[in-house]
Amino acid sequence: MVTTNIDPCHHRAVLFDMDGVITDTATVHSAAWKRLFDQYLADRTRTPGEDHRPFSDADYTQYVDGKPRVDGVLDFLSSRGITLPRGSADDDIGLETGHGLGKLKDRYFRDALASTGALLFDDAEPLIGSLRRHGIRTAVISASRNCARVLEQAGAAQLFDVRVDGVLADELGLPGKPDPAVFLEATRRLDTPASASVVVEDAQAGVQAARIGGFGLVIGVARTGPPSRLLEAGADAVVSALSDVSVAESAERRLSEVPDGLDRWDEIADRLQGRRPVLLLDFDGTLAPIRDDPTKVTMPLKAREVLQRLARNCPVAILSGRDLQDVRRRVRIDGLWYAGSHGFELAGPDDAPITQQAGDSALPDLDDAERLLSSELEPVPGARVDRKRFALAVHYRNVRPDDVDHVISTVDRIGGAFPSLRTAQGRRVVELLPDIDWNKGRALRWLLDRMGLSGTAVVPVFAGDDYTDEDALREIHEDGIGLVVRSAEHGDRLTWAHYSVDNPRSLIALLARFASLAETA
Ligand SMILES: O=P(O)(O)OC[C@H]1O[C@H](O[C@H]2O[C@H](CO)[C@@H](O)[C@H](O)[C@H]2O)[C@H](O)[C@@H](O)[C@@H]1O
Repeated sequence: MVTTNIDPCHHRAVLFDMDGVITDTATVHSAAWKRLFDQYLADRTRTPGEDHRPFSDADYTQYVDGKPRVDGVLDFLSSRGITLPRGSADDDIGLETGHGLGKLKDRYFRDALASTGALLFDDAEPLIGSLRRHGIRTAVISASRNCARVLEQAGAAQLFDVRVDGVLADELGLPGKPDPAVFLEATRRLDTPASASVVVEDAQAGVQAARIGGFGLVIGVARTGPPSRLLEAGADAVVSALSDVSVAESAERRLSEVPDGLDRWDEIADRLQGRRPVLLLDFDGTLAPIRDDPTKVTMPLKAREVLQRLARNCPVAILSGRDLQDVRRRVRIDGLWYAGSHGFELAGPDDAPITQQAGDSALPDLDDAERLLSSELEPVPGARVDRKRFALAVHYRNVRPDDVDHVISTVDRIGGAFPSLRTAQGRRVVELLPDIDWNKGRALRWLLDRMGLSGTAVVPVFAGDDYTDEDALREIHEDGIGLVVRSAEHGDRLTWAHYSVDNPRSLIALLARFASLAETA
């Protein structure tokens, strides 16, 4: 059995295809298509080059499933050597056009629905309920113009924050799947980028659309039949039922629920008793306050003093999203370990770079993506493309609010075209990174091993402020102390941190207590 996890730490919205995923209506559609095409092909005069064999399950999957009705008519008939005009929405029912035959299929579908009713799959409501309890928003997507009617009949209309169906797609002129437009419209309405959203789909065209759209996780649902057709279309995982999809049980809390580290210093000191802290610290938003221009950021004097004190008594590493050289230049303290590009580039205190080879294969794609993004975003005032060795950041802090969606979806689209890259969200920044299982959490553990500091005699202490820091906070959740610098930029989001502080200045005050403790140990 394949199971897969939706992680509230990374996924903020889930988009469900309707027919065959949440409602047991794919078979009703399939039967209506079969009735239409079998009758049409049997009545049509035989002409050389045309194939009049009955409509099969494979035809449904390959030519019709997930597509807008008229596209389904034309694509299937074209596969049989028959070309019909598209026609128009005014065409009479049954006329030999895409619209005319589409209307007939719809009549068959509605007749069948009226007699069978629409049923919600048993496994749909438990998953959707669990997602909503974890604060994950939900959308239902369907090429069907009958979507609202089906949801109503199935008693499922209230389960979704957003609905993008065939009626809305026509109104907005959105192309059907495999174009990602309907999915991207849903993310726009949910106010969540594609990279932080999950698509759950049973149609090949839908899986392809989600892949092209740069979605963070694409889950295929193959309730019957082999998973291979959805894996080949680009699904990350294929399950046979929604009960095989779980929402990661986590020890996370909302930022507002995490106790203040300065208030709970005694508790922190107790956790350290007799053990040596290893400080692993993020840079922007953590040691240095956020500024509009990333090139103007400097580390406050107080932070420098505290880091120097710490470095005299315990190991200290800086783990930053910045380019390795860039962050070293801004920190400039000897004896520290450094990780740049979110952990893809590492350097020890002796200056020797210890690059993670894993990211190397993505370098040509990062170069191409950089060229494309620089030229596409050049006309957007305030958009800044920042190339690091192993990452490409697009900053939108200074972009007009009306242009922000455009910037994010451009990065999602261009990133989605490179299989070796993935997108990651940060504070008013969206980044492309090598799509391998490596992040600040993995880099943190790797550094500890490299420093020879694993085991119970040391306590890893990590501090960060952003989504990418959550990988490190999660990594040390069991054996370390996680500190988060609160910010309102992502609302009252979930975090793996044990303690929080108000801002970088409060963090420095807390780090000074670590330094004092280390000096007296
Ligand atoms: O992991 P970090 O050290 O926190 O690096 C994450 C990103 O930080 C920088 O961007 C952030 O700070 C900028 C300056 O304050 C701010 O303008 C921007 O909006 C923030 O996202 C840095 O420029 C990026 O390269 C890092 O990936």
